[in-house]
Amino acid sequence: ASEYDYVIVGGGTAGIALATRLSLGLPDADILVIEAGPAALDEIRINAPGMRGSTLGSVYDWNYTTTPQESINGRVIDVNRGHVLGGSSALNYLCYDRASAAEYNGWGELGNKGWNWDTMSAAMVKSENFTGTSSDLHGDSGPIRSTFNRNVPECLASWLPTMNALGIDTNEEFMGGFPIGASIQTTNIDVTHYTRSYSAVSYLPLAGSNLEVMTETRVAKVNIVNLKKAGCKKLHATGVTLEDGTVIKARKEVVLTSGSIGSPGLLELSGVGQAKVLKAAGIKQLIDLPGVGENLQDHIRTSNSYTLKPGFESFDFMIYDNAGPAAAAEVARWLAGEPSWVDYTSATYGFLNLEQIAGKEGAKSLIADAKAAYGKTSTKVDLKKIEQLSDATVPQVEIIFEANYIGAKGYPGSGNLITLFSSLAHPMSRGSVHIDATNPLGKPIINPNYLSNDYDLQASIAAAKYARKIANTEPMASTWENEWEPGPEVETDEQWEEFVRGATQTFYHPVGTCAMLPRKDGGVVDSDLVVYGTANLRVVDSSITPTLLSAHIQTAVYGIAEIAAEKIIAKAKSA
Ligand SMILES: Cc1cc2nc3c(=O)[nH]c(=O)nc-3n(C[C@H](O)[C@H](O)[C@H](O)COP(=O)(O)OP(=O)(O)OC[C@H]3O[C@@H](n4cnc5c(N)ncnc54)[C@H](O)[C@@H]3O)c2cc1C
Repeated sequence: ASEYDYVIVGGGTAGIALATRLSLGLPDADILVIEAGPAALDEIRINAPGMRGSTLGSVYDWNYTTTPQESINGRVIDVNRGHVLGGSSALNYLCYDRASAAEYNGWGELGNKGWNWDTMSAAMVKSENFTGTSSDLHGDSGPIRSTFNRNVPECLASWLPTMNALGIDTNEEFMGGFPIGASIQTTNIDVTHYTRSYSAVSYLPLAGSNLEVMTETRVAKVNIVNLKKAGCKKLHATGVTLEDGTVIKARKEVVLTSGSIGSPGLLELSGVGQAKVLKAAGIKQLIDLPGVGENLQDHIRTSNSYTLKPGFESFDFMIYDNAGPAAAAEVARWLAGEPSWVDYTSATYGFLNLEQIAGKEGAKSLIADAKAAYGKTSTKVDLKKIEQLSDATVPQVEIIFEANYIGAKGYPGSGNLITLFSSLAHPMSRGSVHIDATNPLGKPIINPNYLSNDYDLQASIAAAKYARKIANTEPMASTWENEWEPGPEVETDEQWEEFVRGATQTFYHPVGTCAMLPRKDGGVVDSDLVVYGTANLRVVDSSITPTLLSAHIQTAVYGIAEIAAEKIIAKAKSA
């Protein structure tokens, strides 16, 4: 067919979740999902949790990069995004958690009616099916399977006692809106075969026959018309044009679910965005929306890593000798349904506020840095972030204790290493993503402005110093013999700064580029996720997030899709 009721552009995390719910809630509607990447349902590198990371740079990745980032020594950072049915939910690292209640409430406080912890937590619970025992807030009948990892390696056993020794309490109820503390967290593994649970395998099979999925098909633009003569004040999306020129019509709505990098570009290609960007690319502006592609926010991280003492084994052989016999034996075990290193995903986490990592005075000084950077000229988003820096319930630093080496320096070649990732939950830097005027359908220009203010730099340094403090605290201190990264020679403030500028990387969580905010505050969509100035074009994915959450973001993306589905179904039923 070339005509559907709903055309959904992007079969990723949100796109597949939304399409499945629409198919179930509107059984008489025809729904089409168009996905640029292939379906790869049998791909072991996607399905095997322990092979996460092995698909980065592959055909399943859009393989974008940032512009040279001035404040991190001009380095260019990879921007990995899923180019496969399931999108980034097929590529991600399977961390499955939620942010603090205050952060979701903050979305509502920014002018987004109906968006808060109550509505988002209900939506996230709706998408979850938890297996295990827990007093925490979990869903038990949603599509996305979650569980506690059955393989928490012995080399991570020191985590909770070490954090407790530092005065950080164990938190067993980190999903309920108060994640501060040290915890063993959940992962999106389906325990039936210990495989990745993601949108394409967990939502899509539930859909009815009224949902059609087109893969390996890229949308070039949304077709938008002016029906003023017919009495409509707002512009209408009539459908989409594919890269090969084929036109597909939408009777009711077009929904962009192409992610934080894809969706703003599609709006621009369709004539919706900043005058300057569109003019440079020779695209006629239909709606002036200066917020399109702006407000890009991302988590940043550095790594402290340590060589374990003899007797401890880490996951390194599965990454750095993945063609070797030991790794092959683990894969065989996993394929036979037995517990294996292939089950391992991140398990041990700390979510901390500024006082916990930097002390009272340190926290004050960091907040002063943030205010100095943005205090006078700041937007409402900046002000909300600054306000939450002082909220003790809102995590500002995440530490993940990993059973393997990951970092900037490179694996030393042999040995069993562990890593303490430290990540800033709310960097003050914001950047942009726009189409390239010289090649609008090519790779976008992505500039996150990493570390472009003193708060991001100083908070990253404080977090990395705190990670060293953790490593030097018992019982963890007795498990390792050598600090590999940053290395014991890094001691002075100048050396820490040099380390952080040289090591800062993304944590793969770009959001905010089609922000849900009032139009006057740079918003692109309203609280129904409808693009301003249009009657029937929505954006439903990570790009609508107004302020980056402290959690890994897939749970929120599923929640956004669930809320959007309810809104679209309600509108259709009331028509
Ligand atoms: C390497 C990596 C690790 C991560 N780790 C975690 C983690 O452990 N936990 C966590 O919670 N989050 C993690 N994330 C983040 C999380 O997975 C993503 O933020 C989330 O999945 C994004 O969902 P989305 O629906 O916005 O976009 P996506 O899932 O990326 O979906 C967008 C889809 O649109 C398609 N598309 C784009 N443009 C077009 C077009 N023009 N035509 C047709 N189709 C198009 C894309 O191919 C893609 O399938 C990670 C992300 C990455 C990349």
